[in-house]
Amino acid sequence: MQQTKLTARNVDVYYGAKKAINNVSIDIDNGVVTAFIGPSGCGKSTFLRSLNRMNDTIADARVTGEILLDGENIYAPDMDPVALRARVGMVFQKPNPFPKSIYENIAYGPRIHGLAPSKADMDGIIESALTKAGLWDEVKDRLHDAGTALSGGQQQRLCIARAIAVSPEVILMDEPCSALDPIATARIEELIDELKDTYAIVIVTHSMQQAARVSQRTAFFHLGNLVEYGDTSQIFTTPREEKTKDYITGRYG
Ligand SMILES: Nc1ncnc2c1ncn2[C@@H]1O[C@H](COP(=O)(O)OP(=O)(O)OP(=O)(O)O)[C@@H](O)[C@H]1O
Repeated sequence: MQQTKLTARNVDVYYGAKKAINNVSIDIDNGVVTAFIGPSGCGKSTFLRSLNRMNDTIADARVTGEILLDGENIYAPDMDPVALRARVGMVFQKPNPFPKSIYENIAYGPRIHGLAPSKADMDGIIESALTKAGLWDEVKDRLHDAGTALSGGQQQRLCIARAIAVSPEVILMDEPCSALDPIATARIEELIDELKDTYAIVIVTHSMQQAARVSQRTAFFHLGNLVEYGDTSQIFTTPREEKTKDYITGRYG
């Protein structure tokens, strides 16, 4: 497997005339969890959304520069954003299952992407996605119950299963635990650790403790700039930049 999965080169993101991301270049690797940290409003979510063209859905957002997935420009005119978002899946802050059954929540993606020619194929995809998301044993006897009837932590694992069901290469997570209690959070963190061997994972988090627990690489953002990027242990023990040091020692946040 190639080491670098996603490459951003000189990426700027604007909302109208306001520049929210300034000249960011970064390589995101396979087989690791990459954490984006930084104070509120520094542009973590904006940059994350540029990695699967989710900013396309925001009317006045504009991305310039280059973002490559396995060397292929995701902003090229012939790139289909729906197909791209299957390859680069996303899990949001608040669990957002569709108002449908557990089964249908997961079946939707494989169906629109034509991944399951038969009912048996679909059943196989559903079981495999729920197993990888650590939810199968809890829901296998109630696949036709509403997804929204699950607990918050189970709903978030359902959303992870939904992303997994279309065989992504990258999973982007935007503060996936911020609506969850500590036990559900620990479960998702364990899951992230298991999934990193199969998918490149990028997680935005407000919690430096969480970044230290789950990630191997950390990118620190401040006022739209990528200030420092390196191994998580280095960023938290021997940051090179004064701004990083101030943030991790709690001088601002
Ligand atoms: N849809 C939008 N329209 C206009 N401005 C936006 C929009 N979304 C974000 N911004 C602005 O872009 C900047 C970066 O916001 P973003 O949400 O990416 O930061 P963040 O680091 O993820 O913050 P937080 O940690 O609070 O979620 C902020 O100044 C924010 O107000």
